[in-house]
Amino acid sequence: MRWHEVTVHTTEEAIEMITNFIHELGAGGVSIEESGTLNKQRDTSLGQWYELPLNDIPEGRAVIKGYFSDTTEMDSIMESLKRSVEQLADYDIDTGSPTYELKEVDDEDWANAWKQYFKPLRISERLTIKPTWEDYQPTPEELIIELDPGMAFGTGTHATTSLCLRTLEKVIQGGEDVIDVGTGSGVLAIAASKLGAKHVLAVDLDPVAVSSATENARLNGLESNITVKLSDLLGVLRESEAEGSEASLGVKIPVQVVVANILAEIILLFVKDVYDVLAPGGTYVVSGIIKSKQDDVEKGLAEAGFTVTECHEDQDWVVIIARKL
Ligand SMILES: C[S@@+](CC[C@H](N)C(=O)[O-])C[C@H]1O[C@@H](n2cnc3c(N)ncnc32)[C@H](O)[C@@H]1O
Repeated sequence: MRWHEVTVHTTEEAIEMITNFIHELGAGGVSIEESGTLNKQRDTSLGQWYELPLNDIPEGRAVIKGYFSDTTEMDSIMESLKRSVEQLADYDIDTGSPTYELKEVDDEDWANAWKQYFKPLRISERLTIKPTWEDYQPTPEELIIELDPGMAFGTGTHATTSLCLRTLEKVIQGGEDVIDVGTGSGVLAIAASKLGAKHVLAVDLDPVAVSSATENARLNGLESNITVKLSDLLGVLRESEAEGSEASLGVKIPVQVVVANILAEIILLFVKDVYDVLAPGGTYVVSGIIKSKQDDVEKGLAEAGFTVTECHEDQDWVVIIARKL
């Protein structure tokens, strides 16, 4: 099958928003490539480090590709996309004078092209992400996350994902029930489980993410430790309570840890729901927050009753650790 490939050359800062736009316009898949230079400044405040594969994308820049079926009328798609990207300036998101390309490609080209950049990635002292198709010899202390993200978000290379992974490594002590909101490829749910969580409920609004996370949980032999559900934020909790089917969630409410790597605007929509679902003493690990939105999210967390205990940054992105005291 032939596809229309739309390429946007932009900044790392704009990745999440532009990816969302492309999905909303009906793309069958999106691929993201960020700068992979090894001399990037990294936040080491969590006392850890990680490695990135190399590519030739300049520091701070990113290349986003969206794929639309060959029956799509592309003029209006390109127009809407450009309009939405222009409007990001209103939200202080720097898109770096984006440029656009449109061409036709074969199915096989785009389904596999991104794989050359996805290599085993040591995220922290203990967590390493390994693409399923790569060979890797771990050291005895490493926990390996086998991953084939397909078209779902979450290879671990994005700053927000790695910030969450490094934070989970500190937060998970063993035996917790955990909810991962916006699980994408399931990378955070799998990490939580490998770090010792008792059970993880992983939810996502996107059916592609739900099947990717389900498959990745299986690849890691964690299908009985991770329950993946299609859900708009924590909606599945309300539905299961109404139906009396809470047991199907796998976790016992209230839980000890919630992790969410979603845009700040979405995080603010369900802060109170997270507070209600956490046990006293529970921890909320929240990322997907661009630095300019950090104050808004901290304010929302405080209003819901949380105490912010730590914040860490990487490339303009922030992870916040909040506790329900
Ligand atoms: C930035 S990705 C994070 C993926 C993965 N957790 C990671 O850390 O790499 C955000 C995910 O949130 C999902 N999402 C966005 N809005 C959502 C909503 N209202 N309810 C559930 N999931 C949502 C998206 O489909 C996407 O998979």
